[in-house]
Amino acid sequence: MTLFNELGLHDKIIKAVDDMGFVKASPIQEQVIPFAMEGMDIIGQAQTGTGKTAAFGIPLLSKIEEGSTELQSIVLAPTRELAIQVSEEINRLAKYKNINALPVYGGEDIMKQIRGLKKRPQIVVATPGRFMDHMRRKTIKLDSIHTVILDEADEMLSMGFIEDIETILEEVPNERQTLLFSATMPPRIKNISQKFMQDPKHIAVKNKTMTVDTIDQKYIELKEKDKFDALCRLIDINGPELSIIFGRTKRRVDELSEALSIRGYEVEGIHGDLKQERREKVLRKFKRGGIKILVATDVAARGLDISGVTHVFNFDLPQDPESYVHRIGRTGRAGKNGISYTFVTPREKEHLYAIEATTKRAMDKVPMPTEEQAKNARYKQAAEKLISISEKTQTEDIKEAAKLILEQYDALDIVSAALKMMTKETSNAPVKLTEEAPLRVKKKPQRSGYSRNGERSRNFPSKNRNYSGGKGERTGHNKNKQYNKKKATS
Ligand SMILES: Nc1ncnc2c1ncn2[C@@H]1O[C@H](COP(=O)(O)OP(=O)(O)OP(=O)(O)O)[C@@H](O)[C@H]1O
Ligand SMILES: [Mg+2]
Repeated sequence: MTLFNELGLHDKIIKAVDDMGFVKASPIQEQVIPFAMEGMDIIGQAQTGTGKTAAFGIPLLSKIEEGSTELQSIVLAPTRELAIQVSEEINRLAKYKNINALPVYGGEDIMKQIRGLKKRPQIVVATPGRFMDHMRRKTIKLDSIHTVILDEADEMLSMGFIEDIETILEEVPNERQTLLFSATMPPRIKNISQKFMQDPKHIAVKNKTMTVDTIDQKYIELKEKDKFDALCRLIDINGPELSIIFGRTKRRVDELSEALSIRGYEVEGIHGDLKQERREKVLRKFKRGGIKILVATDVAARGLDISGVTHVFNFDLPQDPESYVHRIGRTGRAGKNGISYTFVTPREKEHLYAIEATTKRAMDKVPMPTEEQAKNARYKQAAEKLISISEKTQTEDIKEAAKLILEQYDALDIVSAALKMMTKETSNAPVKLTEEAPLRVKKKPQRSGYSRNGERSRNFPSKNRNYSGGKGERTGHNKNKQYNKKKATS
């Protein structure tokens, strides 16, 4: 356990970190920061939501010359939203330093970006395609770059940015430090690192599982046609603060968000075909709680750090186990608890096994929720709302009006009516969801030494077994809590 003031950081950074509410360095931070400050190339791997951004952001800021007018570093990220988020986090860390990070991404007016670049930021956080654009236009100067960071490198590769990244890495000065980060590291990352990094130090935070323990991972086996009802019921029963639902395709995301709004949920969809402005607007709305449910494709949610996401629903299984890790990693971040539900159709069971084999964690099978349970949950929420209103002092005139009603009508009838009014309207309005074909099995997943018949024969730790006290006591044993944010004081 390391405190930030034990890492030899500049006072201004320690102060900024403190303002952000960080007390202790997370494991990836305490391992990466000292080596990165020595100037070494690093491949950093740690579970989702464990602070990889600050793990590269802090040493980066320690190296940037304050007040300089030269571009000294580029951070490459796979999506536009991530570029914005990472540059915001770097700017927060740079609060007391005269250093600026500028996000530069596709879909935003290039002239606006050129104006931003003229203000001479020392750090640019970019998507590869747009960075290439600026390189060609010579609106970005590369000669003073001494640090390159690749965030979510594996996603950039699978999105087909490999050539862009290679070109960028060939053009920036050779005398540089290169840092590469992700929660998952498929073997193809090796090629990039061998070609473009110098004797990189591989820092992987060792964990038994690839997913954090703070996420309660469940799955439901159901038919394709039952998925939508199951989803609505789960939302009603769980009452998530904020939740993200993942669909496999853009069409799926559109149809699902439309269907959910028909059923009375406040929801928006996000995927790569939407205009950039719209994507940013939807995310901002979701972040401030203006909508509670976000329906997304994998790409749209990579690396996103939104506090308050309590539930992730995998409406469709992801294409590969790595995507599963990143998807559910939108919850259970920075030591907080989260729940994920994954829908599996009978023909897709092999994919579930492949996911479990990768994460080294068995998901808990739960039954399909019933309409009865959903209804009761809706009534319970309505009753809670009603009671909380009744606990606030009511004015005399409203009490008088109530008295009059109770003199004439039966109290049970009146409370029932009030409850009915407060209960979320459900509708059976028809919704359109085009059936998704089940995922095809690419290769046989390894299942050696592990059987699904009975929990005990599994080799992977099921979440419940990690804690002797059972589910209810999990919070107290949560080892990730060690770097929890301190409570806001104001
Ligand atoms: N030392 C710390 N103490 C408390 N909170 C922290 C600490 N470091 C980072 N955080 C917070 O934890 C959250 C997750 O961090 P971050 O987004 O960097 O995770 P990540 O490891 O990059 O996850 P992903 O793999 O999903 O991209 C952020 O809100 C961040 O501000
Ligand atoms: Mg990240």
